[in-house]
Amino acid sequence: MERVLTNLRLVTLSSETSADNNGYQIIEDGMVGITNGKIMFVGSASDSPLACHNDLHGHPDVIDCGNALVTPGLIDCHTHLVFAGNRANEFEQRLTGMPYEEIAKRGGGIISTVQATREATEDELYQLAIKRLNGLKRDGVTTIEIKSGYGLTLDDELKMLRVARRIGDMPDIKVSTTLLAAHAVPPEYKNRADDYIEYVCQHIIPAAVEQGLADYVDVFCEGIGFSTQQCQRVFETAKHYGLGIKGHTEQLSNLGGSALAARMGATSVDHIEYLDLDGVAALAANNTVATLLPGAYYFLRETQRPPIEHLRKLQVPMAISTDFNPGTSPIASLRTMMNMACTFFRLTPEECLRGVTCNAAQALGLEASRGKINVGMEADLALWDIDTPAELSYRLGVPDLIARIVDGEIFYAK
Ligand SMILES: N=CN[C@@H](CCC(=O)O)C(=O)O
Ligand SMILES: [Zn+2]
Repeated sequence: MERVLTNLRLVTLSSETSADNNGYQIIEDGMVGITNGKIMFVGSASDSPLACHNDLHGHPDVIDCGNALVTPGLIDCHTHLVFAGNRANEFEQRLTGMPYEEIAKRGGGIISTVQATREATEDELYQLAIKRLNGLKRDGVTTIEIKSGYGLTLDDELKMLRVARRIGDMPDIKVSTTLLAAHAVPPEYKNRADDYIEYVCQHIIPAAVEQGLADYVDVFCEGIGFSTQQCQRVFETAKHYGLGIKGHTEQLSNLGGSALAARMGATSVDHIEYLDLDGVAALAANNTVATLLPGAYYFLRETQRPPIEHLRKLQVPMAISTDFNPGTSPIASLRTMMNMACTFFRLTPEECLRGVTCNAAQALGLEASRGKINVGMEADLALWDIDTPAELSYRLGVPDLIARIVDGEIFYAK
């Protein structure tokens, strides 16, 4: 083994959720062996073949982690990290009583960020995104998903995705990219949403595929976004090109977008405050992850909560994400989202931890390689100076992270 981490308290998340929601099953005096960026051994030191042969002390890459608590590296499975400008002015407008939908109808909202993003260069977008990313890294994030959706032309959508791919070239973060050209009707297509959807399907999706820029295709299925029929057309095209699908669905109203997406094979549906029981059943039947975005719920002062009890009852996996974006969730902290998921949605801290690790990995189709600490998986870990895993959801603003490990390489918290 190239690298051995010792003196760990391991939270592998290998077991399924326990009935009493206290199923962390911490391995004390744990050890992780890593070769070629993959986990080759995980368990207690006394079970390690290396420990019994007493080789550890002479091994050059043995790192004593000082009894740190270790979780899988956190995964932020829904972000709009790449954009220019900000919408502090709309924040002020909303505080005087103007609703989010009304601002969007008047040409603000997503479209105002589209204008700023179109004007920005790739380098500018990259620098802006890196600053936001640093906030996420401080919370132990090792994988993020990044969406386009503020370009809404072929060139500008691809520009955003190139920036996302470039971020993924950094050694300490992994990026999954999602084409969200069906985020809003751009001004050039005002009152011609169907024509815009054809442009997305005939030009933008094929170009993104040809240039290898997108892993997923997403839509905003909503009154101020696109209809279920329009979303279905986008999903069919994405699937035709071999891309995964996911949706912004049931955020502000119940159009049935989640059930549609699930039946068409979406790995996740996201927001889902207005999801009904048929929708929950569709997620369960198709093993689709329900991604909760408590930051947007909080920032828009929503009162409709996602149907958590029904999701639990039908064992729908729940993920939690920042949804980092300038309009509804300008909060670059996944641990804050865990805290909000507990306080607003009554998730348990264990559900939250699974929501930002194994279930978030599933939302990105990465459950075989990330989100748990298992032999054969990628060695992406977070080392914490905390006593219990529940503290990750409980405490805000204290720099508890010691280091992140990405593909076996260690990056100490700054
Ligand atoms: N709901 C649609 N899209 C984003 C918000 C985008 C914006 O307002 O800029 C979201 O996930 O909340
Ligand atoms: Zn979003």
